[in-house]
Amino acid sequence: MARGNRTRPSAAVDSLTVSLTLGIVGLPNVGKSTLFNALTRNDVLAANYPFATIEPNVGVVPLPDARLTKLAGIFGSEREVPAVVSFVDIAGIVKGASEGEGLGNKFLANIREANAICQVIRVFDDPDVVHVDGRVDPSSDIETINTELILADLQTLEKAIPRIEKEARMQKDRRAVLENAKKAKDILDAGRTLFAAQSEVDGELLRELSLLTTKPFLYVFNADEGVLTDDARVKELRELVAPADAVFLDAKVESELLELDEESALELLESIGQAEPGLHALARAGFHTLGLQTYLTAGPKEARAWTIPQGATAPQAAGVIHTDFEKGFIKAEVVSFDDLVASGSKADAKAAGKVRMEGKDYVMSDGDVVEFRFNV
Ligand SMILES: Nc1ncnc2c1ncn2[C@@H]1O[C@H](COP(=O)(O)OP(=O)(O)OP(=O)(O)O)[C@@H](O)[C@H]1O
Ligand SMILES: [Mg+2]
Repeated sequence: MARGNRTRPSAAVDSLTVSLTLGIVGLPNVGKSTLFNALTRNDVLAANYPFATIEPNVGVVPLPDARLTKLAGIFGSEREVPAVVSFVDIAGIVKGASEGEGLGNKFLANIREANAICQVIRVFDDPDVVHVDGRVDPSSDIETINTELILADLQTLEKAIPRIEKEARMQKDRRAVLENAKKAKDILDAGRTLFAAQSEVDGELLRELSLLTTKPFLYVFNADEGVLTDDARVKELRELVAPADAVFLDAKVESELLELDEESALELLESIGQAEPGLHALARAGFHTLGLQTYLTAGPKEARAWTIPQGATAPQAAGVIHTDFEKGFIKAEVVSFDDLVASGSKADAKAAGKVRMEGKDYVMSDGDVVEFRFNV
């Protein structure tokens, strides 16, 4: 695995428009800012007292992708441009946040803007770091956060339902919205998140309410060596949050890695039972949780990964490069990354019949290496 995020993202990365964001949430003092600092190497205030974070901060992190190095080799590309994932560091949440406790309202507004929720859970053991509830208990911490988000959504629905009821009397098309809003309320009343119950409600119809618990969840267990080397414990925590993605890392070690050269960094990781930086796993999981995938382009200038939603068609994928590519789309010349590497060059892949011409209905696969044909 290329250690892509050991160098500062290039100017090209900074100029990319990043539209989807994961909001980092968790109880106070669980290591959110420590993790965020490691992600961005920004000097966001990380301090051992609750509510060190007041303003949310966005960090843009490259998605490690070893395929780019291979492509750059095949095409003689001058540089590699990875896809990126963005994270926002949000202030800590406590019991009662939905009623405006702590920094409750600000917190909820910030989560509302995120596309997915990345919950940091403390499983490291350090008597010097205060736990707001007095003990390390992951399932109770998850419960606390879920409860606050559920209560916030219930408040939203209790305000909205009477209004939608009125509208539904006049407008037929509002009835389905009303029905879904009521169903959502029942699910939340039963203590479940709308994401967990996504097959039971129509998310499209609820979109206008910007409910928090409809967002996908990703869990980061901020652990120490004792946990990271304990396979049974890791498995148990993974099962606790399944089917959501779980990432295990030591946020404090992750921030220390940034000061080390590659060899020492890998040694330090191995000593705590990790095969790669936790941030790499986190970037991948974040990307997956947001429902994103990449396709690849390569030429003498750059080998590049482009971000698209899973299920995007070829013209939509072309539109990520330039809107003209989508408007004037003719076809896409596609070869899978594996076929290209096995052939050794684009010309050899073509000769072997591995390069396909795809039309406007083609649904992109992760790792497609593409050249678009278009009219302007
Ligand atoms: N894996 C870890 N092992 C030991 N200590 C850690 C670990 N991760 C973070 N810490 C320590 O925990 C303390 C709290 O971390 P941090 O400030 O990042 O928390 P936070 O979740 O951002 O808190 P707040 O909600 O107040 O913003 C810091 O002293 C940090 O060094
Ligand atoms: Mg913080």
